Amino acid sequence: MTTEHSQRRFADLLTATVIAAYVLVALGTAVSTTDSAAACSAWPTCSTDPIIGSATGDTLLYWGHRVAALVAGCLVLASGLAARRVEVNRRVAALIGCALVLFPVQVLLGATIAVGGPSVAGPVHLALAMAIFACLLVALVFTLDDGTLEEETDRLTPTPESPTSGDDAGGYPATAPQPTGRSARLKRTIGAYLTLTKPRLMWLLCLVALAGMGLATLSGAALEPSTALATLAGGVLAIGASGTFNHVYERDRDRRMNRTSDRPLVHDLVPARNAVAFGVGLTAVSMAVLLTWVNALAAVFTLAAIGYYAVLYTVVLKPNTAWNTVLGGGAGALPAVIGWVAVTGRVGLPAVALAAVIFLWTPAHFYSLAIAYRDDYARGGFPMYPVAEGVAAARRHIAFYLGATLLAASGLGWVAGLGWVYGITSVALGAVFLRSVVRQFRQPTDEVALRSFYVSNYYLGAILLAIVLETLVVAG
Ligand code: HEM
Ligand SMILES: CC(C)=CCC/C(C)=C/CC/C(C)=C/COP(=O)(O)OP(=O)(O)O
Repeated sequence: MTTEHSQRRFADLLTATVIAAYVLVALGTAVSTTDSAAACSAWPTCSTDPIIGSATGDTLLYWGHRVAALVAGCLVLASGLAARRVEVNRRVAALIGCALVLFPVQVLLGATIAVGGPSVAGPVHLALAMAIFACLLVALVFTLDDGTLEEETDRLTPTPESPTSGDDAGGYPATAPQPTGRSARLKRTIGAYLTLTKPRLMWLLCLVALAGMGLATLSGAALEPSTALATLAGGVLAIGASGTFNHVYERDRDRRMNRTSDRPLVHDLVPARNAVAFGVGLTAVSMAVLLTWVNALAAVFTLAAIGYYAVLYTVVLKPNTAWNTVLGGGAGALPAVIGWVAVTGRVGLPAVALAAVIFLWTPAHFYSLAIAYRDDYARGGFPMYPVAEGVAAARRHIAFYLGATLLAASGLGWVAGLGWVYGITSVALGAVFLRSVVRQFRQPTDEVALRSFYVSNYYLGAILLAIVLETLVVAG
């Protein structure tokens, strides 16, 4: 067997081990947030037989956790043995070694919890599970990195000065052909205003707010349909306003980028002054809706979100630092808090946990797109991470932020007390997301990076839908 072939098989084994470790974390959280712990108070067998006994969802869940622990344990052991056979580097060996040492400790802790040990054992058990997952994920990233045949020195220099005209920027005409006839012109103008509101972002951001509202109902608060509608309407208007301000501020840089050179302000389809007035109008109506039908705190957070995206991200962070995406992630996370505040009138821990998931997900979402469009971003003069630090570094960060997102998603399930639907969805889609990121290391092409970008959206969309289903449809 060639070294390359055995390295690949080792990476496959490690990928399976990472997925198994994540399944274990997610099932463990589900076990501790449902009544399933009460269904089993012995170790290593259960007081209830999962097949013959009265097998409820809870006993199956409990048994699922134990079986997953057995499978993950075997895989960690197999990875440890394989690491000795294949010549892995010292960092990988050390990380797998850590997981191997922690695993038996984790099993003992689990047994202590099962037979009714001290209450502190639960959180320690969860923290250790996350540490094992983190060790294995980082080991996988280093392994995949070693196998990726690519230069580390692929940084680009953002060049805002050149080229400046539409044609030079990549073949787009400087002005689009004028439609003839009044209704065609009206249609084009309406379309242009709609584009300013960035409608493609809205479905996911609305789902974030809806999930925030759903989590609030789990805490016992009642959600009136009129509150939900007004919050979503105010949110959509606010997103439209902040997107419009972003279009106005970035119109010169947008002209230089292929992806954005067809935007309305680049082609003077809407004068900048009118766009600013449109943005101010949308902000005012959004505030009016939220103040009238929701509450003042929701309006304050929404105004803060507009300022975050339109000023802090667009003006301060995006053109100046490679940390723009990480720090900018807070703008997209705020709708989680807004949704919760709309229902309860105050901030709550589950909303902050959901916001943390969005915050950590954002780099894993955007860096893939930024890898595919790195030349474009460099032309626009934006120091996005793959431009400033190179594709290889960006890919590593995608994997780390993905790992952090998966852990935060489990933490959210734990903090909010979510159950089956959420647990299964986050594990299944988490595995799909992880696989798409692993593929980026194996096939470092722009197409694969773009696919990973779309998978990131499906992942988040699916777990948010699961929260909505579990909190508003099933529980409601
Ligand atoms: C710093 C934070 C973020 C950056 C830099 C970013 C960047 C981008 C970019 C450049 C696009 C392509 C837009 C286009 O071509 O029209 C995009 C698409 C998208 N983003 Fe993000 N994003 C961020 C955060 C978020 C958040 C928080 C959400 C929702 C929770 C989100 C959801 C979406 C969706 C749904 C799309 C549309 C994908 C499609 O075309 O189907 N993004 N993002
Ligand atoms: C409630 C409320 C107002 C929430 C605000 C949430 C919001 C609009 C988040 C923005 C997400 C984002 C930065 C998208 C595009 O990035 P980009 O501007 O860098 O993309 P571009 O290159 O396409 O301009």
